[in-house]
Amino acid sequence: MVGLLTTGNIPKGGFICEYAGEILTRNEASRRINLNEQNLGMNYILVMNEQREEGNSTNITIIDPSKKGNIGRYLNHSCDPNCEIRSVRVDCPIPKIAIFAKRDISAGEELCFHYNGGQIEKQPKFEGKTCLCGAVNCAGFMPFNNLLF
Ligand SMILES: C[S@@+](CC[C@H](N)C(=O)[O-])C[C@H]1O[C@@H](n2cnc3c(N)ncnc32)[C@H](O)[C@@H]1O
Repeated sequence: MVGLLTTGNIPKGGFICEYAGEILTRNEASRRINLNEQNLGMNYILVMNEQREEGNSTNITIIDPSKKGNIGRYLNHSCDPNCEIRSVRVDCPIPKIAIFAKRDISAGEELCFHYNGGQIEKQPKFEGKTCLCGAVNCAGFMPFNNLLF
């Protein structure tokens, strides 16, 4: 399995890279994920779910870097991550998804973030997908965002 390691030290809060890719509708994301599951492929689709300040509504951004993307696609999931994702808006209501260091990171460490932003939802369908992060607090399974299933 491919992952991304840093060759230099990165300070806490440091910008690492964008999680760049195609922006998908929910229907298209579901279609691609289901197809991917059938082909036993890796899933690169990321869902950013932001709670709006006013009301109960949420803002959902779905990125697929599998065909058009950047190095951000190689960050693996960890249950004890050293990076985190945040939405960044620059003159556009559609956010960019940016990856930042959650703590000081030393050269040689693998960069990883929590694929569901720390909110693990255990669903029987995906309990079989084992998490290999190796963290002491590893949940044992990969998290996923149930919006697309
Ligand atoms: C965004 S890609 C990360 C890069 C990927 N490892 C690769 O080789 O291209 C996400 C996929 O990597 C694998 N993956 C990432 N983190 C993992 C983990 N902690 N345990 C098991 N598989 C993981 C899963 O197959 C997941 O669908």
